[in-house]
Amino acid sequence: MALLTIEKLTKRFGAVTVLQEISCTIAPGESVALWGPNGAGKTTLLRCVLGVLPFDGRIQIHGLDVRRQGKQARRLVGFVPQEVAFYPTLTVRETAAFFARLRGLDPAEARQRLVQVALEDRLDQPVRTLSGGQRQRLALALALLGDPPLLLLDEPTASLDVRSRAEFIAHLQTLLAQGKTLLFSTHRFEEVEHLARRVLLLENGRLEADTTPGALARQLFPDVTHYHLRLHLPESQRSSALETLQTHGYEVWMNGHGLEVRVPANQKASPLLLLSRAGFEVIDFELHA
Ligand SMILES: Nc1ncnc2c1ncn2[C@@H]1O[C@H](COP(=O)(O)OP(=O)(O)OP(=O)(O)O)[C@@H](O)[C@H]1O
Repeated sequence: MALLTIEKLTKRFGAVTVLQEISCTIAPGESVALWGPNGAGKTTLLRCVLGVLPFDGRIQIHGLDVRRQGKQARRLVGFVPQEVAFYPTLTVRETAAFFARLRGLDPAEARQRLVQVALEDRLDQPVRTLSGGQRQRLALALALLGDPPLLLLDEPTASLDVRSRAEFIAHLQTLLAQGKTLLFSTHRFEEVEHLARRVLLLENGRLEADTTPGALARQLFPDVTHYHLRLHLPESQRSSALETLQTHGYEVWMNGHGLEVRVPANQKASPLLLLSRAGFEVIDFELHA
């Protein structure tokens, strides 16, 4: 059974139609990105699924109708907004216990969720002293209260720096591996690349495409003619591998773990083949645009 079913979802604010007849299903364990320009309707769609906005059409979470069985349906959903307003003087522990009580859950569960997002060494710190990344992890811990199978996230790393973003994405990857289902809006392709298996393209309130991260990349970066191929080789082989590649006309340089080679988009595997034919041991490789 689908975890989330959206049928002909239409949302109007007064005379303005913001979402038009959106239909899709999301299976348990899927990770789906909502992609689209500002004002496309991503946040509105998430708020309809949460049942906090009236709408036309039907939304079901695990068979529960969001409108008619809202309370039960919402127990299956955790929500991470772009930025959460916390009580600044409460500690991390008090905040989580407060939200657990609000949801009628055992406050003891709060600690478990804080451990899950690696905040166990911040328990007695007032929320106002947390970094942006720690605050967002606290928001994630609150969304995990009650252990809901579906997580909705609205541009979850929009306000974070590069490092906190990577940490947050890693936590979401762990949750995915544990079987959670994710539906998140984003403007960052790296989030799509690292987290999503599927992308819903929204434009002017319409579902323009139900596609893949790879297809989105080709649409976003049609002009990429070269990639960087990072090759991991035993240290003892790096210099001679570099020479071999240079001899064959490649632009190549050393990096921390091996070599980096500039390759044409239609010959990405050529340096790998060349090195392996020449007897080098390529341990691993990564490809970057
Ligand atoms: N409460 C509201 N009343 C009237 N119009 C609204 C309301 N909330 C959203 N809208 C309008 O609905 C449209 C979609 O907004 P929404 O926030 O869902 O877009 P979005 O795709 O999330 O955009 P962004 O990427 O900028 O967050 C916008 O034109 C917005 O102005």
